[in-house]
Amino acid sequence: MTQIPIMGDGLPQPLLEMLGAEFEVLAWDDAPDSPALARAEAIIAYGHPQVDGPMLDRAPQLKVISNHGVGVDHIDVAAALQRGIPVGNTPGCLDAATADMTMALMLATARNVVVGDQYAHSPEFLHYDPAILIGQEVTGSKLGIVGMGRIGKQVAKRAAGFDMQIIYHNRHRDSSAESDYKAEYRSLDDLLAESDFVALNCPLTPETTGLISGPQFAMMKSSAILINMARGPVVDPAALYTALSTGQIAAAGIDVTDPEPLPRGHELLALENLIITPHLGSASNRTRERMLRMTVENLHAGLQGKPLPYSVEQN
Ligand SMILES: O=CC(=O)O
Repeated sequence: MTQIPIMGDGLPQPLLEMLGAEFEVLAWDDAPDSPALARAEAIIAYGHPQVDGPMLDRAPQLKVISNHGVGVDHIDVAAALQRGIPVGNTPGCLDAATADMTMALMLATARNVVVGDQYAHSPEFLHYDPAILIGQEVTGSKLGIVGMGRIGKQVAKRAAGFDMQIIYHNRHRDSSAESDYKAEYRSLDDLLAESDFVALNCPLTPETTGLISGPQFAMMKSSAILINMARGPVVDPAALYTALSTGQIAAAGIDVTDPEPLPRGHELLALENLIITPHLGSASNRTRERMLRMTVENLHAGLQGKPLPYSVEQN
């Protein structure tokens, strides 16, 4: 059987099993003279590899790019479409998992889960002390959601269960969020000034790059907690360090960093009021299964020249 050459690095075993013997999986190689690029009929973008126009020019056989994940900021989508190469992603299936993780970071930062865990593991924990590690109550607090898309709405749904007052900022007002979760629209500045918790759930675009920087931290309450489940570059890392180390805000929980991962010795790694998780937003068993299935469905459709079932153009 002639195998179809596709590029994909670090593909997990379940995905390789779904692909089966039909495909020859070539190691990711974007070198100018890459034999893989010259032969590849498809790219599976797994783990956010960079895909740009010059790279696509060296891949004349390419019929489809299938991205494992919803965010496509690492792919030059316009360059792909210009060259007639459709780009697929996995929207929708990871909204609940990412919203769960937003709540997890919110609760963990507010209630000292990580510091508390370290203390409880240490020999210093000798008896129950009601005076220590008193956190902020999530229930009933005001949550500002930046980006009221599919994930933002799932966060609002969960926050409503915690009796949180929800305000949001988005490119457009969203009547369903307003009616379903009593979310009130705010300008970004007003949202930052009012919120006890700010949850970033927006995509990374030129407009959201550096959205939260020095002036924005200055508007926030000193008791505020920032949660970033979006992308690292939405928050300026130097400004985040200043805000956390000078008490401009109380704490932050971030699932994404800029750069990612942070290099050893990076100043942010030394902060006790910062919880960092390694890009786990969609990392739940059921969500991963759905993401793999959608990735493979897009791959098959693209190779057959059919419209992609989950195309970035419809997102
Ligand atoms: O970051 C993960 C995704 O974009 O799906």
